[in-house]
Amino acid sequence: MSSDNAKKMAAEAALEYVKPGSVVGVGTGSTVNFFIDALASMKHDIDGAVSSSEASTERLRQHGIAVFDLNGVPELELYVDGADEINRHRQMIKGGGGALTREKIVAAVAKTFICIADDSKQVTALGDFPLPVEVIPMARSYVARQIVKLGGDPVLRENFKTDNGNVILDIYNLNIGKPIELEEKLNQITGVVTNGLFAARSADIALISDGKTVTTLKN
Ligand SMILES: O=C[C@H](O)[C@H](O)[C@H](O)COP(=O)(O)O
Repeated sequence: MSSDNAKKMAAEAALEYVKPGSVVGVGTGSTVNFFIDALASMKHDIDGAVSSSEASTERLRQHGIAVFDLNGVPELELYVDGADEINRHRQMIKGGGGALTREKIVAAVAKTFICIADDSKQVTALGDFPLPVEVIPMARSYVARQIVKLGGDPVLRENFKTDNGNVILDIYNLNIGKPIELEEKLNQITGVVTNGLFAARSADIALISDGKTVTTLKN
């Protein structure tokens, strides 16, 4: 598939930013899977990785890359992850795979966040992709009612539990005109663990590919 080729090109371009002897923060998803496969070629040069999901941990370990607990890693130079949508400010919607909370934690620790994506993820305004919100199970109905008050249509992701044992509400039809404000507002609802807006902490660099070339977006 051509989008797979674009994902692979963006993922491989991120290798350039991996420093020998470092621990690399690794995200989750189909684009990141290409990054993990590419990172395997550097497994003897890096110390190992910190992972944002059980799925990525398994793939990293299959390649023989050591995976460390984030609590034992005081500093992280680099975090590489995909996105469901990314705008020109490199703000993103993430969590299509349900890994948003661990992703946001690793992104918070990392000095540099690189988003890798095929060009179908680039948008002028965030919000066509339903915004994932991770919720403590007993709070699901309350949180859904609060989201309706904000103008969104929350839908429970069926037969899905996050790596943290929580549920996901996917919010449709939400106005994301002010991403940073909305990210904070949603996180203030009791019972919300976090939401998939990565606006307050956007990507520092985006590597976007159309399958032929890779474009680098940064300040
Ligand atoms: O929870 C999943 C992550 O936020 C992914 O980074 C995001 O869904 C993009 O995944 P993919 O690279 O498969 O499109």
